[in-house]
Amino acid sequence: MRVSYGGSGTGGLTPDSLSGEPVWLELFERWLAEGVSAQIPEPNAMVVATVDAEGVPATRTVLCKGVDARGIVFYTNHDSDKGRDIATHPVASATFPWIAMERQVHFRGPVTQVSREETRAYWTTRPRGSQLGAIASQQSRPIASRAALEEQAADVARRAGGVDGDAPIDVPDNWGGYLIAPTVVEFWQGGANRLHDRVRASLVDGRWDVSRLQP
Ligand SMILES: Cc1cc2nc3c(=O)[nH]c(=O)nc-3n(C[C@H](O)[C@H](O)[C@H](O)COP(=O)(O)O)c2cc1C
Ligand SMILES: Cc1ncc(COP(=O)(O)O)c(C=O)c1O
Repeated sequence: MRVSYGGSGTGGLTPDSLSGEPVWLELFERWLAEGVSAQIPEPNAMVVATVDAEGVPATRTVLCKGVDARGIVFYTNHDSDKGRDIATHPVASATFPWIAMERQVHFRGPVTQVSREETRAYWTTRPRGSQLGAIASQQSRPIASRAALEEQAADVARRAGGVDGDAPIDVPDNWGGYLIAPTVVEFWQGGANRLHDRVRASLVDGRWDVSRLQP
């Protein structure tokens, strides 16, 4: 298994590709939109790394559900492994592995919970079945069987008036959004002979420094 990137040249990624404030936002939004147009699977999927109390890292894929000047937002269960990690070490990294585009974007920075209003606004856009699923699942805890999980879910749905009911469902206290406010954002575009283009923006004393890194 060996794939060459970059065809006969490069994708033209240079430090000048980054502009505006914050300096990473415009190019990130453009690359994300290009991933959507190219119909790559789950273009908003990102691999998020957290660190536990012993300093051991863990990664998992989550969906990015917000991008703005503050950073990137995802939603999850606060009592999950990642939620517990963030409570102990409020930092994370996130990587968008856009392999089909020969691109990757990497974020790193402190993590905070978004406001309950922001979480509620997102929660109300989720299908009712997903809302019930979030309530039914004590994420990252063991369960005896698939049947036990489905029983748990059916019980939650029954108490909420059924999956097809129309009574609004409150967002659970242990579910919400996390914002990664990056201090580092790195763009990667595949190049020929493994001579890829890497451009890193780093927040230093409130200013974004942009530099090219060796591949
Ligand atoms: C494509 C994809 C998207 C996912 N999106 C989310 C998500 O947005 N939020 C979430 O809590 N879990 C999501 N998951 C499940 C997580 O990868 C993970 O299994 C779960 O959050 C538990 O992680 P933890 O035990 O490390 O906390 C997604 C999985 C995949 C494969
Ligand atoms: C457990 C879990 N929570 C949340 C999400 C986020 O996506 P959505 O809000 O669209 O369900 C996902 C997506 O796969 C998921 O698996």
